Amino acid sequence: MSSRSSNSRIACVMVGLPARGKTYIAQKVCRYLQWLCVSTKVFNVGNYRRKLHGAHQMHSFFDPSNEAGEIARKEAAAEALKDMLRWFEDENGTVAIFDATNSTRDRRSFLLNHCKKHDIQVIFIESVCQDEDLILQNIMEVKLSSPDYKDMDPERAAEDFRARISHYKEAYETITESDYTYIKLVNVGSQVVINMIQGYLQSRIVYYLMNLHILPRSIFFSRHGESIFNLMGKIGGDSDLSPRGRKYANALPKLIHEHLGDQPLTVWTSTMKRTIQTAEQLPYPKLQWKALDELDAGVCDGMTYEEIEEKYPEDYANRDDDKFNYRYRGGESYRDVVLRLEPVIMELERQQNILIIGHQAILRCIYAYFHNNPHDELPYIKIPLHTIIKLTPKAYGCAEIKYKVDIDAVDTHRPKPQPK
Ligand SMILES: O=c1[nH]cnc2c1c(-c1ccc(Cl)cc1)cn2-c1ccccc1
Ligand SMILES: O=P(O)(O)OC[C@H]1O[C@](O)(CO)[C@@H](O)[C@@H]1O
Repeated sequence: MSSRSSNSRIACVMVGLPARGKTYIAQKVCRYLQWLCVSTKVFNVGNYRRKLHGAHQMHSFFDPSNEAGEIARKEAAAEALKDMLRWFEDENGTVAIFDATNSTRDRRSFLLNHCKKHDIQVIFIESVCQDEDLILQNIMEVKLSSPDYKDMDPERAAEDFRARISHYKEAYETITESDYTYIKLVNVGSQVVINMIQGYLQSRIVYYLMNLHILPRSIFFSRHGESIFNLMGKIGGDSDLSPRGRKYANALPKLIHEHLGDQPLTVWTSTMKRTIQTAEQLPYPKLQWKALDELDAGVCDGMTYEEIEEKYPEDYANRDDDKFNYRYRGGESYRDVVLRLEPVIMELERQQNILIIGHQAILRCIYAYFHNNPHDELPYIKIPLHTIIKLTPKAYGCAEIKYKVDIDAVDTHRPKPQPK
């Protein structure tokens, strides 16, 4: 996905009452696009309001008849808009996400015209939700832990937040502007209305949103068991498991069952022997993905790092200068791997409990999608052998458990060399 296709700049303008998941959507789209090397940034007007006028504003601050509140809120939005335009210019940004309620036609028309003047495409993303339980879940999970309600009695805080919502409800106008580019997500995308979507990037954002769900689920990662090539310090190849690697494969079913109980699970492997052998005894449906095969080391496949340093000294040195973009001769870079993993990430968002038996470079890339690791750190993330990582997506992040299995294995991690 080229980061600046035909020099287009896009503002995703969120629309929706409070507690409809606008920030959740904004942060996920931002994380997805950043992972795909598209420069993206969220501008959350609530944060600007807190910065300018403090947190702990009670619901009256949001009452449309409250003059001072209206002025203060308009000021915060103007500040956020100014920073957004400056970011496009100074940071060469591609996709900005303007996270606010933007709940009236006037507001949306003002934003659209303002962006048009600066040659910025606008796609409105509206979240409509009639599911009271989901709204309450949002309030309990997110709003009560927000700075606005810090140290407040949860009951009173929830009551105040509902009063805040009702102030917005009075003036709320759902998107019906037929000449606007928008996607309307009703009840977490159980119904989706799209209108005048333009271009590649907008289509990818729409497709991503249509694949999201918020059902509870866990994602497990493990590398294959130790392989013969790991023991020999050789990279790539398609070798079998070592005796210790087979021991790990034997231990895996019990370990996974301990975490998962009788919940359903699907196991994804690459098409390489070491991951297939590791998954063999797992009593779950399995799927092999070519896209999950290890980073292709090209001419260096099957070599040790010492042999590479011997035979291709300049390549060896260059790789650590910019490990994310370095591409092996006749092989791949981490950037190449991220782009070929996009369909795996898309399917991962659609699924529920999944265990991926993967490879070191592959799991670094997938891990970085969930934890939003910067690209320069990504190729050095520690994903040791004989370790199970369990990720459970939460409102705005991921809970993680790392479980080191007591079966020895070589350490294949190579830290970034200290600058000389
Ligand atoms: O439509 C909602 N209504 C109330 N809450 C919501 C949503 C969504 C949501 C909406 C659209 C899509 Cl494509 C995905 C998620 C997420 N959330 C959320 C719930 C709890 C915590 C953080 C966020
Ligand atoms: O990018 P790094 O640190 O060389 O790690 C990727 C390497 O890890 C391995 O999976 C195991 O060493 C190799 O097959 C692969 O080339």
